[in-house]
Amino acid sequence: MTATASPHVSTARQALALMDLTSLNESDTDSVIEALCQQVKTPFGNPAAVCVYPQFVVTAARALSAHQLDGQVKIATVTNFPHGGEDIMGAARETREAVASGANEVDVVFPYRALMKGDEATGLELVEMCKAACGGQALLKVIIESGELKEPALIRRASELAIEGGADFIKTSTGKVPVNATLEAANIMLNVIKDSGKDVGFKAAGGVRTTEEAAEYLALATEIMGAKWITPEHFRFGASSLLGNLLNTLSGSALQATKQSTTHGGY
Ligand SMILES: O=C[C@H](O)COP(=O)(O)O
Repeated sequence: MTATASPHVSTARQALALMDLTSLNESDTDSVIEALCQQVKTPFGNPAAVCVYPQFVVTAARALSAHQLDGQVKIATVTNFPHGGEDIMGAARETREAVASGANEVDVVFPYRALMKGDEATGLELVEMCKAACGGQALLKVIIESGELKEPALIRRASELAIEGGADFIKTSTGKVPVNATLEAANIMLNVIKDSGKDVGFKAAGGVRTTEEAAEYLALATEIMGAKWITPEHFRFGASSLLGNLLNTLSGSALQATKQSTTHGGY
């Protein structure tokens, strides 16, 4: 008899490699971020990135280097976060400083309230300025805060403006508002990416906690963009508490495989 792996096992392994393991709490300290970076080394591979506040980029770089993971696990940080204000130069300055301190990826919050008031120009310029501030050294991920925009037309327009401004990824949410990643928003955003014809990625962030939820986003992205598109260069999960659930799925299956191999004489 052959052990049949649950379909969730391959999803968990895939989702792990696509994750931005996140800690964005006011209570974060150097030790919290060091502990976060310690978690990235798992028996099943490592997440794509850690995502921390700008003041902890250096801490993360040191900790990842101590685990010989520098380069393999990217350092993402956030700017204009989580408020999504309209200070274009402030956001650009924060982005430039984050890149100078070693961030490989910057997740900037789109000024979504301005867009809700009918102002498209501020968002477009803010993204353009932040893209310039990345100076070709860091990826720019634009958080549109889909749960606040609510209306499909606004979610679509924010995604279009972010891509027009030079976003490398569009990301659903900060994780700091009542409604974060949803499949409905993901569907709109992935279709905007597809329609743009540009090489832009998608990040589902906020509230993704289980292998089952991750599977739903992966199935949607596969349907819209095709399975080959889903790599860490194009797809991420921004999550603070998904890792434990993925590891439970993976270690449960590893344990079962060991038991089966013992029962069946190692075959
Ligand atoms: O960008 C990532 C989010 O802030 C994480 O949200 P979460 O804590 O709900 O997983």
